[in-house]
Amino acid sequence: MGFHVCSQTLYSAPTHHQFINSISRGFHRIKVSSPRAMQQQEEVHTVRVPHVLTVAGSDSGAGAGIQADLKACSARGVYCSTVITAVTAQNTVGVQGVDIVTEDFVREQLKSVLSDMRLDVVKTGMLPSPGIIKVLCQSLKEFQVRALVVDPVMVSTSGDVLAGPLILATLREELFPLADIVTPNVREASALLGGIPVETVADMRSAAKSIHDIGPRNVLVKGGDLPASSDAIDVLFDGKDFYEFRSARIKTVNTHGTGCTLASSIAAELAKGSSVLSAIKIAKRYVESVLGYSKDIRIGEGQQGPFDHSMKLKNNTPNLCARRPFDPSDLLLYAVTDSRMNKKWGRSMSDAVKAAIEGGATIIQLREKDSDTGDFLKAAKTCVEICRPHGIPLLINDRIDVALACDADGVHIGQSDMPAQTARAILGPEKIIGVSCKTPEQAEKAWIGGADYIGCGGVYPTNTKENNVTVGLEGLRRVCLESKLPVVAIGGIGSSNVKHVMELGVPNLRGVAVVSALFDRESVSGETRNLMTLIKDSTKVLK
Ligand SMILES: Nc1ncnc2c1ncn2[C@@H]1O[C@H](COP(=O)(O)OP(=O)(O)OP(=O)(O)O)[C@@H](O)[C@H]1O
Ligand SMILES: Cc1ncc(CO)c(N)n1
Ligand SMILES: [Mg+2]
Repeated sequence: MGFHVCSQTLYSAPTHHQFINSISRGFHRIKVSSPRAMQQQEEVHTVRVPHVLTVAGSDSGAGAGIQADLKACSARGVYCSTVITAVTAQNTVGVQGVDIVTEDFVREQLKSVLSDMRLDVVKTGMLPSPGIIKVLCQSLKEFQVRALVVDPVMVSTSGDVLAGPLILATLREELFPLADIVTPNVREASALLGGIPVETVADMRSAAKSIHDIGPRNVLVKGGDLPASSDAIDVLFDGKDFYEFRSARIKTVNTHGTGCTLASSIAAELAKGSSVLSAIKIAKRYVESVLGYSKDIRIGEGQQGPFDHSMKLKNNTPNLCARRPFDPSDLLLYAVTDSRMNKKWGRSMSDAVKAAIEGGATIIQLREKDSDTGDFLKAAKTCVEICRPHGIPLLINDRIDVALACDADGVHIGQSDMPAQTARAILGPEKIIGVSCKTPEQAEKAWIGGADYIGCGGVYPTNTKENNVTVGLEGLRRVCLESKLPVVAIGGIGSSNVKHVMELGVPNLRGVAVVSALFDRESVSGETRNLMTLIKDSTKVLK
């Protein structure tokens, strides 16, 4: 058996002695050497994930086609495999060239995927020739799938032909009867029906009905390109009833790929097990959200830009005060502002933060126990704006939702909050996560869960936390000695005892976190400055 390198997310959490040689957080080399470990190995279970296969064309600008399908499925939590039918040279200006993949090679790709992978739903996009459609239909008959979503791509929004009228007959006669849903836009609906005008919601209804007669189980006529319509309206006919899906029309030029994204998002929801109706509802809501998020981004010089499927790009816009990665030395003087203390001294949260920064705090945590979420979020946003230009990380106590909403640098969580691993899954790999731990076992668990640092305490008794067990210097030392993460000491620390803590001189102890000794005082900046001097003196003693 030997060595296995694995991602911890696929395996049940191994015990700490199995972690030899930690390469970096998140990846561990596990040696299968003991019966216990062998048993653990057998307990490993595989998880089957929902899977969509897209059969479509590549868009070099990556706004539509295969690239949109991959991004949408990934954003919607579904695996996506790909069979490429054509390669387009395309950007935000238009389509400069199309190279059609041979029928044989489309067949080969289909066979590779379908003979190996168990997939749930097939979604089709650009099918540039009747031969390719025939090859696809043969494969679909040979390998059963749960659902088929057909987006009858013909003309790009720039007006360029992606699949000409030659395909119409084969599409209608061979592919449509196999489809669970087809999703033409208004122009495609018109082309499928011999050019009848489709310009109003009433036209969309009758087009949906006529296309349904061709054989698919459901027809969704999309109204993104409907003229003179303030809302974005799509019409579904399921053979019996009509449904209207309506959302606000987002004012943006970034709509390149909405059709592909809608169809692959419908496929993704069907793969997860949704009904057609709820799949459309969720997919449309997703398209609306990503368009809203992306409405002001600019990629390319053309008339119709792509959007951001993962709603992350704007977070990385370069600015003068970009976030920097966490450094354990940030823990040196960790200021925790407490809402009750601020109230007692008549300070706003942002004034407390400003004063702590002025005094030299190296990291700040907001602890809010009383205000409404909306008020807390507003104050936290202001604090993020104050901290970032100084390069001081800002963490939120307990409230992962608030940390995300204000784009704080991270969170600090306790033993009764959600596990670090869950917080990490929500927050992603970049955000800082600290966990309060009283024992080496808790510290180990925090490390396995993907935390960045440990807060250990209470070192001394404190009024800030009721019923908090004091671990003392001895408890702190034990945690520091065994922790694989940097540790910040917390609980009753101030100018009278900070030296005793820092001069413990144990590995991993990187600083002190302070509440009352900074904020339950007249001058926050003065107290912070004094404490920093004492910390620096005691670290000098150690050197
Ligand atoms: N500006 C917008 N705001 C909100 N929703 C929109 C907007 N434009 C399109 N949609 C929605 O996006 C989905 C795709 O619609 P559309 O009619 O644009 O498809 P398409 O023309 O095939 O797309 P593509 O531009 O990729 O070719 C539909 O659900 C539509 O209602
Ligand atoms: C490859 C490809 N497929 C679909 C569309 C429709 O948006 C496009 N523009 N390009
Ligand atoms: Mg469109």
